[in-house]
Amino acid sequence: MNDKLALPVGTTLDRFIMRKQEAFPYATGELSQLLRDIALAAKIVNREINRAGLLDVTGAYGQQNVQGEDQQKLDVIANIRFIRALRNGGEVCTIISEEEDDIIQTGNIGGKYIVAIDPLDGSSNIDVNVSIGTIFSIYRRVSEQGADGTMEDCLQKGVRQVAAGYVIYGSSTMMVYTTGHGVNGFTYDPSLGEFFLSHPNITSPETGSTYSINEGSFNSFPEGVKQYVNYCKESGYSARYIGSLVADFHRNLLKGGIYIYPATAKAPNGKLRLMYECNALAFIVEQAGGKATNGYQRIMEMQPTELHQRCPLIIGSTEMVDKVEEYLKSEVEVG
Ligand SMILES: O=P(O)(O)OC[C@H]1O[C@](O)(COP(=O)(O)O)[C@@H](O)[C@@H]1O
Ligand SMILES: [Mg+2]
Ligand SMILES: [Mg+2]
Repeated sequence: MNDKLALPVGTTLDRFIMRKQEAFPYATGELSQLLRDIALAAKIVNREINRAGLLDVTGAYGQQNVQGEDQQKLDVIANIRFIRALRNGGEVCTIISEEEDDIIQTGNIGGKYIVAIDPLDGSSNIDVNVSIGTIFSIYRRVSEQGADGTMEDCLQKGVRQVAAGYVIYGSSTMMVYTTGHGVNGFTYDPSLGEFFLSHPNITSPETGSTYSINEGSFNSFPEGVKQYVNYCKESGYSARYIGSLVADFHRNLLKGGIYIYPATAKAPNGKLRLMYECNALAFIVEQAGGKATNGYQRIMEMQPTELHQRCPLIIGSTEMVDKVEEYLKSEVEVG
């Protein structure tokens, strides 16, 4: 990364975005504005989450989303808040959301960008005060401006992302994102209503000793994954599983580690969604020096065919992901 652009810890997100934009003479500011729109919605959602217990926004909403999952009230609130911010911001023509069956046309036909979003990640942890998050991917449309975005605009490979990130609502609230020039993290100071640079140029350790997987489905894991889990145990690794992808990913990104959501009997294609969970985190981890695969193929090279398609996810420190792939490959060779 160009050191001249290295900004001190404590720089506001707004200033950081502006300074980074200056580094790209052809940048026209729309992506910068879009990142600000996402940060604004994150502040509002953060406020709703922090006081959820005081307001009647805990518990189930009473409807199911396209995945057949019971929507939590905060899933719906976060979905509304992000869609509204993206629509009002004017830069986004079309949105893919976990909580919406079909693509959402914002009416911003001049908008250059497509956003795929998981408004609230870790829904099973919403009401029990455990860290949850928001995950987003940003693509430039391929169709001409001046009309609604198309399915072709929406079903682009992860390598076509122009930016991606997540917000983690935890002991502190952070926004972590990349535009393909490294990964930076910003901590929210609610007393000032600002995100401040706190984790410049995040790089993920080559390896680690933490593994994150829901062993409850161990018996139906692919043989290679079972072997890797046993290898972790024999190696004295620590098992850590929060059950919020963003939170497990964030810890492993900073400390080294691996998160695995494999194919299981219950979820033959895995559980996580390519368009608004896997691609975004794959872009981040690769920019931080880590790796993300479905066990056989780089996540970002997968060609999406459906908005809500699922895929197995193996993501984290490179050496650990390589080890899982080795086991899976040997399983295929033996098979
Ligand atoms: O309970 P399981 O099967 O381990 O699944 C937990 C995983 O599912 C998720 O909750 C799926 O995300 P959503 O909450 O956005 O649907 C991940 O955050 C988490 O890692
Ligand atoms: Mg999710
Ligand atoms: Mg979700």
